[in-house]
Amino acid sequence: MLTATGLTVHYGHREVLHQVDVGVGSGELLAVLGANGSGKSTLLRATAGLVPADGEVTIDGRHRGPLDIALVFQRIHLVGRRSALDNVCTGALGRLPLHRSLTPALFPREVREEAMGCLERVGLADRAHDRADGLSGGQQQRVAIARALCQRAPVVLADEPVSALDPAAAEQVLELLAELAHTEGLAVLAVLHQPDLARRHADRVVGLRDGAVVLDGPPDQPVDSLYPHALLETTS
Ligand SMILES: Nc1ncnc2c1ncn2[C@@H]1O[C@H](COP(=O)(O)OP(=O)(O)OP(=O)(O)O)[C@@H](O)[C@H]1O
Repeated sequence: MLTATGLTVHYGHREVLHQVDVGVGSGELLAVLGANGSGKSTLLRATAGLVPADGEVTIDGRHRGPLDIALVFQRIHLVGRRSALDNVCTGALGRLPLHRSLTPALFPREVREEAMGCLERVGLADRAHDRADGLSGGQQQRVAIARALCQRAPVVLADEPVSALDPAAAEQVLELLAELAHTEGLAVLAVLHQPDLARRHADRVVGLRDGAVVLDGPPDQPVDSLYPHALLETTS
């Protein structure tokens, strides 16, 4: 279980996240929704320790450790000229001894086997030896998710993981994240711009407005109030 309590972030003198409390259970996919600038990415980055924040983040009651959180981004950071399998192996770098991590071309056999298992879980074992840049955007995002699995982190944070994908690939990636949460017992938090996807795949939805949580509940609750343009459309 991931628990963030009282998260507060300042950029300069501006407070952009105000005392946010968010919990994600093991086996749960939580979608974070909100308009542009509402603080979604800041919440994700503060939870991951990528920006300084007041408050506390614990995982199963312990302070967050450096390998506890795996990250998946909208811009998929794979090494294009390396194989899908090599990219997944890099998820294990954090737990390899230093001399092994300096020569990532020579990943130990057990890591390669584990990485292959991760590719199987995302349905891409047959593309393991293809160059990453020869895969479609949706397939590359699934490789990035396999890499997160290979990190063995109990928590996955995904920042707009499907914003660069076509609707079918987006659906597939969200389905995969939900399935991994449910079958692997991962706590998955995904920042999304598509309330429909959240409704179909998330177990729970948190809504942010102006850096504060204004909604937390089941995925089928109305979320129009999070989006100023939706208000304009309904009142015009
Ligand atoms: N590095 C930064 N320096 C200063 N201000 C920032 C920085 N990053 C974000 N902000 C500000 O913090 C607020 C929240 O931004 P954030 O990116 O978290 O929102 P978001 O909900 O993820 O937006 P979007 O949907 O557009 O990605 C915004 O007002 C933004 O301008």
